[in-house]
Amino acid sequence: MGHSAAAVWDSKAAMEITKDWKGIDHVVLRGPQGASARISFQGGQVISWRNDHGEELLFTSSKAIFKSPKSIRGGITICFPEFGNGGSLEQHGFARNKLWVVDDDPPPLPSNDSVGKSFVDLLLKPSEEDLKFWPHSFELRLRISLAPGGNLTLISRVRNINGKPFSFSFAYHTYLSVSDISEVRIEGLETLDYLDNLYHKERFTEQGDALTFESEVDRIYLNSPNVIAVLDHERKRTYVIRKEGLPDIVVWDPWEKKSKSMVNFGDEEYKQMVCVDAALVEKPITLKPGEEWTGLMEISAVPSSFCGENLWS
Ligand SMILES: O=P(O)(O)OC[C@H]1O[C@@H](O)[C@H](O)[C@@H](O)[C@@H]1O
Repeated sequence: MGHSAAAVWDSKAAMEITKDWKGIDHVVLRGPQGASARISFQGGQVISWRNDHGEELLFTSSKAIFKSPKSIRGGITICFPEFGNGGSLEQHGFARNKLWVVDDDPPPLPSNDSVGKSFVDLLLKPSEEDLKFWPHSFELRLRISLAPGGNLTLISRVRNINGKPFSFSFAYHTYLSVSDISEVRIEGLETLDYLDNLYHKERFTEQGDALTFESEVDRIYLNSPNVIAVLDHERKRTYVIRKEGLPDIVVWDPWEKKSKSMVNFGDEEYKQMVCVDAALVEKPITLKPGEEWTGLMEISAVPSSFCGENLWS
């Protein structure tokens, strides 16, 4: 008697730890129909996410510099404990520049989120060096899971171990691969207030039906709905981003001039990507000793024709 591929597929076995060409460990997650995700221990960064057809869904720059301890330009980077460059630490915090480890025995998550998925748990704890710059006892846990249908979910948990209260910001800095930025529209941000990084964080209100791109965009949309959609007309693909515990959405495309100023980014690559980050930026969270915060982002990439009127219901 034969079994279908799905019936014999074992989600526990669909996780493999391997080394990249720099000798850094990374994890490969595989779905039953061919989808995959790669996560580097360097930064806990998702460096690839492919659908069942083997198409890459995340953008990585052809000029990305693979030199530890810096994150590479692309994929999904973890921004913690700061976002942006307004704080005392390096831009977007130190988590993305650190070496993470596998978390062998993570405390259970409240929901059964990962049942039937292939997943990995990573952990970041502060080093002596980190404590000099950010003197707070924290544990940052990250579960990354790939569902049988190819959806990618990232769940982060920050715990204050026993120190004084501390505050932090957080973002999943997500480089989506698109056919051409002029073909992209983002739905779900209309009528929201945003802080414009191009105007010293001045506050504006989104006026359009949807966000489209004709020049550089660098905005923090405040208190956004928990589901937004990024439509790529040419490729007929829609990314649906669902989030919990992360009130804001950061949208970034560097456009022509800024692209030319970045060494690890091609001059024309601003056309092939858009960053849409589920984030906690405007109102940092404060954790007292023993308290924990959870932030979730789930992305699916679906053929546009599948996204009907029911997306928001
Ligand atoms: O070059 P980095 O540090 O990865 O940051 C890229 C961009 O990240 C975005 O999310 C920020 O809003 C931009 O201001 C920033 O330029």
